This record gives sequence, structure tokens and C-alpha cells, in this order.
Amino acid sequence: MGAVLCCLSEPVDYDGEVNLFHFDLHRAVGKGAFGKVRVVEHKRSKKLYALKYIDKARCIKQKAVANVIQERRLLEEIDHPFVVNLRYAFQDDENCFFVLDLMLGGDLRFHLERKRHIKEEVVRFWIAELTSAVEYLHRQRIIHRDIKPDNILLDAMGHAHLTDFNVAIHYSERRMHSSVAGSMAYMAPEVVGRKGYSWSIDWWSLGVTAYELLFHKRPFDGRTAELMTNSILKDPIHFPKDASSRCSDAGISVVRGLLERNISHRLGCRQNGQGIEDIHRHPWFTSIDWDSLESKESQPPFVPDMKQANFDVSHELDEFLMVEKPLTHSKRKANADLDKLKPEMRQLEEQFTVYDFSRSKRMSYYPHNQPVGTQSESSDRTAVSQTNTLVPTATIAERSLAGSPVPPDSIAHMYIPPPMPPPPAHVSPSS
Ligand SMILES: Nc1ncnc2c1ncn2[C@@H]1O[C@H](COP(=O)(O)OP(=O)(O)OP(=O)(O)O)[C@@H](O)[C@H]1O
Repeated sequence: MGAVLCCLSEPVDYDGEVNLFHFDLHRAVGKGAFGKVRVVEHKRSKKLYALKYIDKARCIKQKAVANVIQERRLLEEIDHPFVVNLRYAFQDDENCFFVLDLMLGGDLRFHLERKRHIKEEVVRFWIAELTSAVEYLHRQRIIHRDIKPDNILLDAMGHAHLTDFNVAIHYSERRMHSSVAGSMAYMAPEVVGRKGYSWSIDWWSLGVTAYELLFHKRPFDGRTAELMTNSILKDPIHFPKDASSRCSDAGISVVRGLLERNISHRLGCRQNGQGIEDIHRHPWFTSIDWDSLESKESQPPFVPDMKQANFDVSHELDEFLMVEKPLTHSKRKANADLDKLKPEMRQLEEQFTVYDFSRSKRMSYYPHNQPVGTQSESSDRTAVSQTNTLVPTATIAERSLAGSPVPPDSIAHMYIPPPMPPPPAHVSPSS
């Protein structure tokens, strides 16, 4: 009895595999390499999520099929309070879809560009949360490889989350990696130096990120790849003249520790879990209560202004102005013959498999270690009905799973993106 009527005539089969018809589409909040990111609402649970969609044709053209499949696989293994977790994955004839925890607080690049100065205590809090995410990923034997402000998203309460697992990989102690991946300015010396690398590179990238958030500039520079490589390999770490007015000695010591070229001396890199102990014990983090931080009970020192959009609102104009084809619910063509598809299209068809967290048996990071799928729809619906408004329930779900109550005040004034007006019928530029 999972089918209900949608749009008067379309039955939605909630007992069948998840697909786009299970969601209402709301406004666009971001633009990725192969498509948009938009707010969606699960029609039955009323939860809000972020839908990231990837145009298959564009992805094939840019030879990114393996990355998309890899991202989908890795995300299934991850569930952490400071990661943008995957909740559903599926595809239609044109797009692959990731349904992710919704982060309405904006990415850190957006906040860096908007603010002239970010307070040290705010940066410390974000870095502490990210430290927890990075250590968790490494325990799962995953290297993110692309940590930078653009890939860190804030939820409505101001908690930092790592996203974009496009170039993430599994590592093994027995093998060093050598492929160059990520964003150059944030790459560790062992990546650009091509001497072989492993998980220690994420701690370096976190150091570059911390430096940029504190001082509004990056520590290494170069107009060409060669100059940038030289800068990363050799330039001494300089701090701005006014560094001491922006950051304590302890903060500078953490940045220096993460930006240590000698891996065995780099902060976070001691073996057997001692690296994270070094971070926890560092004087810069004395004010951090790591247990309450990880259960999301610590109050973030910066709360995004939810009365306004924390993202570039121009993203949805592309569709409105018909530069880009709008996303619509479309039924899959019946009986597609896999043998007749292009190899990459077939690969996506076969390997970008459906994922539904509510049916997943994987174990959650969250306390009590319950399987993720036991997250009850009804408790989340209670959160919605108590406030009588639509709220980013992914955040609420996180907090309630973490055992902390959802403060009603914090959601009462939240900016809820209004639904998009229906876009005009798409007219291709040539018509
Ligand atoms: N879960 C989310 N909640 C809210 N906004 C999001 C979410 N995920 C992504 N965004 C927004 O969309 C933008 C693009 O997302 P993302 O970086 O994941 O796409 P991408 O295709 O991997 O991009 P690129 O490859 O260019 O880095 C982000 O910078 C962010 O502003």
C-alpha cells in the first residue's frame, strides 16, 4: 500500500525503488561541474534534502564516469556528523542523482568572500569539527583529496561538513598513491612532488584551508602549475604582518604543524591514532570539549543568517532564462537495451546503483551504533509538526540521532527556500 496519487494522475510507488517522483523540486542552491544542486522535499516524509544531479552526457564527454561511480560507492560507506551524507542515489535516462543532507548555511568560500575577517574562535570551531570528519574518513580508509573552503558546507546552525567526494579514494597501508588529484593550491608537497602519498595529504590541505580562513589569503602562490609546485615544495610559510592581531600563537602553531613538509612531523600524522590525540591535546583546542563537539551539542560560534540565501541566487536564473534545460520528472524509457548503449552510458546504468539509506543495514557513526536505516520517519515527522513549518529535517535528524534536543528557537526563524515558480517551457537556443 505504498502508492499514493501525485499530481492527480501519477501514482508514486513508495514501496518500490526510490526515484525522482518521490520528491518535490524546489529552488537551486548551487552549481556543480555537471549539473545543479537544488533543494528537494521527500513527498512522504516531508524531509528536505539537497539533490545533486549529474548530466550523464556531460559527464561522459568530460570523462568523469569513473569518478561519479566512485563517489557514489564511497558515500555509501560514510555516515558522520560532519560529513554531507548520502541518503539516496538513483538515475533516470538523462541524470544521475545524489540526495544529500541539506546544508542551508552556505559553503566556506561563500563566507570567505562575504566577510573581510573571520574570527579565530570561529575558524577553530570549524577546524575542530573537520578534524573529527577527517579522522573518521581515514579510519574508513578513505582519503578525501580535495579539502578546501569550497567543499565545506555549513548547516543552518553553523556546523561544518565536508562534501564533494569526487576524487576521494580508498587507501591501503601497503600501497602509496601517485595520481595527481584535487585542487592545486591545497595539494600537499608529496602530491605535487610525485613521490607517492597516502592519507597524510588531507591534514596538509586542512592546514592550507585553516590558513586561508584565518588570513584571507593562501600560503602558496604561483601563476603557473610549475610556479605553484615550487612554492608548495620550497617556499617558507610566511604569515601576514598583522597575523598576531588575527590569530593567537597557538593557532599559528596548529597551521604550522599541519603545513609541515616532513610527514612524520606533520600534525595529525602520527600512526596508530596518536595523530588525532596530538590535535586533541594541542593548546589551541583547549576550549573544545571533543565529546560534546562530536555529538553536536556544542554551540557553533557563528550561526549563518537564515533569513537570507547563503548561496549564489543566480544559479536558478540559467534555467529561468532558458540557458539550461530545467530538471523535470521524467519516466524511464521501458526496456532500454543495455547492449545498444555507449559503453560509458552502460557503465553508469549498471554501476550507479540505487541507494536508499532507510533500507540500508550499514552501521551509523552516531551513538548507540544503530543501523542507519532505523532512523525513524515518525520521529522526524514529529519535529516537523511541532514547529508546524518545513525545516531542514536532515539537520534535525542529525541532532536527534545525536541525542540532543532540537531547540525550537533555532528553527523558528530559519530561511526556507520558497519553491521555484514553474520554469517556462524549454526552448533550445537554436530554435
Ligand atoms: N548538501 C548540500 N546542501 C546545500 N548546498 C549544497 C549541497 N551540496 C552542494 N551544495 C552547493 O552546490 C555547490 C556545488 O556542489 P558540489 O561542489 O558538490 O558539486 P560538484 O559537481 O562536485 O562541483 P565541483 O566539481 O565543481 O566542485 C556547492 O558549492 C554548494 O554551494
